[in-house]
Amino acid sequence: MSALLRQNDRALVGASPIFEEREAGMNGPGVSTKPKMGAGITVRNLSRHYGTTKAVDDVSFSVEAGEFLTLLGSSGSGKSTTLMMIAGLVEPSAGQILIDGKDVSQLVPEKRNLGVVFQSYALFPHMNVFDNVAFPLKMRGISRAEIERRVKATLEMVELDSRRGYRVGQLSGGQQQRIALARALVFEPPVLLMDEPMGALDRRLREQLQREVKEIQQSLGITVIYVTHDQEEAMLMSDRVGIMAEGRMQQIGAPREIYEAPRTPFVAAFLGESNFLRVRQTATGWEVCPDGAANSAGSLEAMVRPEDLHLLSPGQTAALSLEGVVRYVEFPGGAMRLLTDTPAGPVEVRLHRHEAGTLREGERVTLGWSDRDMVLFGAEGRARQETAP
Ligand SMILES: Nc1ncnc2c1ncn2[C@@H]1O[C@H](COP(=O)(O)OP(=O)(O)OP(=O)(O)O)[C@@H](O)[C@H]1O
Repeated sequence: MSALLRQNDRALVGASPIFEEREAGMNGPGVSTKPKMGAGITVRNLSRHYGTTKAVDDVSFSVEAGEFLTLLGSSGSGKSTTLMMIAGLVEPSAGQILIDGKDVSQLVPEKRNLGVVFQSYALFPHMNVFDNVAFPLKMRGISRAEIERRVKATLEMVELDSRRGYRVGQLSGGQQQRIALARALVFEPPVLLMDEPMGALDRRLREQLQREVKEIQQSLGITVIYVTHDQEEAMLMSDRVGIMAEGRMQQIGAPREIYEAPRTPFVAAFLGESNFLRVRQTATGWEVCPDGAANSAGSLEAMVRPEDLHLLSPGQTAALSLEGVVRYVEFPGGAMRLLTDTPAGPVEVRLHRHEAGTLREGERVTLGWSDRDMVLFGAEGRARQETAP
């Protein structure tokens, strides 16, 4: 994979025709190379098979101009292969890729107008930090003063201006990633493809860069397709998140939408924490079925998030409730975590410290929740329409 990238990286980093178009007729310092807007991308029935492995299997989605879309999934789910096909670095077995409505499936990478930061993306080892980042600008004949200004600003953003004279080999893996990010951002392409660009960064810097990247993306109006297996990163940064598993797009939507209204038990379990129970509608409301009565007549699979459960005090009611015994209480900072044993099986609960009070192992509790906070799945394992908010 990296050999392929190395072979193409000059083209991707430096020889994008966007710059020629934008710079045409312009000269000297102070020239703006900001794109007016990002480009829209449509992926239609995209597949890539390796022998019997369906790395990507009939995936379709659209990204609007200026939108930040993240492909989220566990290792091997097909995220990188999807991104590589969009970049033109992997040939699809089937399907189409359109940029601003134009089919680019047959175009070489450098004709696609895309900026790229990939996991295994090669910096130019013979160049120092400054020259790596300056490279795309030099290729476009931008003035020295303007190159100096922009490279400095971009290096400051990734906190590496002090390393401008270092060679790539003198940098840590994390620093190299940040230089790769700087090199992709410095030429402000209308579309940026990023594959785990923050994988090697420590938490503090990662959070800072997440914000910076998001700010830059918004201020430039560029389109970003981002790949990560980090849920929090995906939820924080993205306008929409596409959940991938086994080469297929499971669900795509705004972070809150996929969290609050997962279409399948898989998506519900993959994102955040979840309790699965069976429930049945009664004449007066809902009841929770005991564990083991899994397929009792008229019951449905339901999911409720641990933070949507509350402790009911005596006499207090809720649309749904369940008695339990506390198996353990943990405090990792933030919310208190409880595991309770109930007739419907173990149920996880997140409570504010004040609500948890002095609860201890072995205590009896009554858990309650609103039917609004419950996602119901039909027999075919898909969310039932009437439960959607
Ligand atoms: N060049 C290849 N040859 C054979 N199989 C491949 C190739 N590239 C990817 N695959 C397979 O396709 C599947 C999807 O891989 P892909 O790299 O797209 O997943 P991913 O979601 O990006 O995972 P990761 O987060 O680990 O990079 C995996 O099973 C992988 O082994």
